[in-house]
Amino acid sequence: MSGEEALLSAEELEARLRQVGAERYHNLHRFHRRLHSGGCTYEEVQAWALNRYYYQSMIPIKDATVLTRLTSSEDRRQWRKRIEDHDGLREGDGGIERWLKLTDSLGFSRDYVISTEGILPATRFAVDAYVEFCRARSVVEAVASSLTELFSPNIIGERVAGMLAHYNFVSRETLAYFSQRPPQAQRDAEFALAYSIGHARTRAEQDLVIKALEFKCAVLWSQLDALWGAYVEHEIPPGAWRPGQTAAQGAAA
Ligand SMILES: O=C(O)c1cc(C(=O)O)c2c(n1)C(=O)C(=O)c1cc(C(=O)O)[nH]c1-2
Repeated sequence: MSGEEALLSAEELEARLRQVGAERYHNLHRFHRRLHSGGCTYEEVQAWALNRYYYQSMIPIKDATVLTRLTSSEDRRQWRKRIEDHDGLREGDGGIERWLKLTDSLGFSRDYVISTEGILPATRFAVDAYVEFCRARSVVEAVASSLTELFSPNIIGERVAGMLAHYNFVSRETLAYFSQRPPQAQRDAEFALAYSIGHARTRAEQDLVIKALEFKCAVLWSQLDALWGAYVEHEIPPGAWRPGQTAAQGAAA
């Protein structure tokens, strides 16, 4: 290999990005295979929902950060829909509220979930790294790091079908978060893909876009590694939620 590599065509860049997803997206992680095939215990599903609340809660903060960095009204108009999806347009609405309905149904008190005091250290580090990446890197890298959403409609379909078939403690109602996501994710991913392809104008920028997606796959993967170690292999880090912990339980528990 010598010299500078050639600029990729739009089609080639898109193919490279899809290849990253095919090789690294978190649908391939053993924790997800276990979750979707009915292999998780009730406590493992509780731990997954508790930890993922932190990801959900930080997504609008990440998106607000990106919003401040987009320079055109049209781009901001598109991007702000992401914040509205998660926060809702009024109280009692939105993705975060729907996620809390899931953690309610799994016996957690809302105060405990929202405090995030029981999440795994690696969940916090991974999610915070994602927010920081979107603050500190170039805007096109920040936008490209959301491109895992190209692959999320498939995993969500698999997850909802698998969980409904295998666990009697979840229902369409408690998994309602996921019923809204696929069309939102598709809309967001189409915008992010067009933006990333359009704004990566040199081969070096195209490589940074690909790296941004690899980074984001690692953000998602490392959260599942941490869940596996703590709750499947029972190496729970000090301070993290322990199954049956009374202080974490809500009225329904
Ligand atoms: O259920 C999933 O597997 C999954 C994956 C992803 C993703 O690929 O990043 C997101 C979501 N869900 C999701 O619900 C969500 O709101 C979301 C926002 C983002 C993002 O990077 O801005 N990814 C995802």
